[in-house]
Amino acid sequence: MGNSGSNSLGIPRGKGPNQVGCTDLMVEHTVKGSFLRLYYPCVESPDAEMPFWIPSKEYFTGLADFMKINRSLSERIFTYLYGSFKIPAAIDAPFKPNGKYPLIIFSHGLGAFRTLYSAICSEIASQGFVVAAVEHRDESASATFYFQEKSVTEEENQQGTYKTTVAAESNLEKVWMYYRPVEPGEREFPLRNKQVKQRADECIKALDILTEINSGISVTNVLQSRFDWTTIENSLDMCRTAIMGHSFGGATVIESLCKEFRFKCGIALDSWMFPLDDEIFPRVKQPILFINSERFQWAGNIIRMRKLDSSTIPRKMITIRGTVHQSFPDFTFLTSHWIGKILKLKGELDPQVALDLSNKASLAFLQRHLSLEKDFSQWDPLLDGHDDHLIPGTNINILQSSI
Ligand SMILES: CCN(CC)CCN(C[C@]12C[C@](c3ccc(C(F)(F)F)cc3)(C1)C2)C(=O)Cn1c(SCc2ccc(F)cc2)nc(=O)c2c1C=CC2
Repeated sequence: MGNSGSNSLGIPRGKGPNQVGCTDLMVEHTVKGSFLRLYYPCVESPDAEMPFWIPSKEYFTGLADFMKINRSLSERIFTYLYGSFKIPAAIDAPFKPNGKYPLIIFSHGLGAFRTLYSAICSEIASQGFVVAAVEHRDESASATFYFQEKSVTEEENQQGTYKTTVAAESNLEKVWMYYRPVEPGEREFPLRNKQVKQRADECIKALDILTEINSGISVTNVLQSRFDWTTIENSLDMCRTAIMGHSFGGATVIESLCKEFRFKCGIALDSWMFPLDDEIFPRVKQPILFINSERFQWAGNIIRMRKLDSSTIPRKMITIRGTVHQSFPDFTFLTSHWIGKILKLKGELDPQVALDLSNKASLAFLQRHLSLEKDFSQWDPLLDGHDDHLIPGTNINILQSSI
């Protein structure tokens, strides 16, 4: 792929001591089921293949819808620009049993989907976590898919005679769900509020399914995958679970913390607070870390984050100088400098430096609030904004500016 000057483009590997594997899980084939990509510490597998960053072309189709650009033209452009990038993880590699790993549920942003934050997810996994990046079916993802039974009549037509299906899965057909824009004249809040509630339910459902797998209950993975899910039995520390998300996924973090006390803390990356009801803020009891970009925030959004300020519950906010909203998803690593700047996919700050700061602050916060015995506390100063590229709190002055 095209090089941006010295270093070629690509999603950086995790820096931690563990090699990272990844595998997809869909439990219950319907739209109400759970769909996630698991990033996990894996057995060293040097010759394992890495999955494509964009799993199917339908995701480019959905991205075009989201970006309001022509489907066929952009499918070709996206395929040319991004079609061959891989995720830095070994597909279906054997899980590395090593005591109990803490679990992170990750929620993607508006118009994104489960694979677009693999730099963050694989870094966290490489540091000794299991990370489940859910794919939401609330029509906020650019695209997602599920299955439904083929109608019997269709089957009869095809085979002439009615075939009793032995394996239920054999008569399933894949159905694609694309991004649903706000219709002209439609009020955005009711839609986004309904979606954030569904998103939280989907994160909790993923937690439930992983809890079942951890306790030895066997679940059927609708997707054909070689990964042996029984190998993670008793390897998740279900007392050390947290939730992370970007933008709309940040609002999903707040909603999920409010609904589910099993999430011990939350990390909201450039959170978009608009979809949340005002009345939930006093009901969130867990620690929260807000990591903001310099350019995405505005007074109204910061004011809503500040409603979560507390003298008793640990609440932290830092802003990374020279970053933009897209400094968190993987695109920031995959677009050359100038295109990235023009499309606002890159800020002034080197994407690797920006993500290192975000990940290290996240790890320090997780160590503190999941009481981990790691050395992540070395990055505690970042939580107070002690770094040349960090601002403690926010750069948005909410006193003078109008709300
Ligand atoms: C005109 C469209 N209009 C839709 C409502 C606004 C579109 N928009 C700004 C964009 C996403 C952008 C983007 C992507 C990808 C390329 C590419 F060329 F690299 F593919 C370029 C340009 C277009 C920057 C945002 O929505 C920002 N945003 C996001 S962006 C999450 C995302 C989505 C797709 C990705 F591929 C990567 C990341 N997640 C949120 O939760 C929220 C917001 C705003 C409020 C809440």
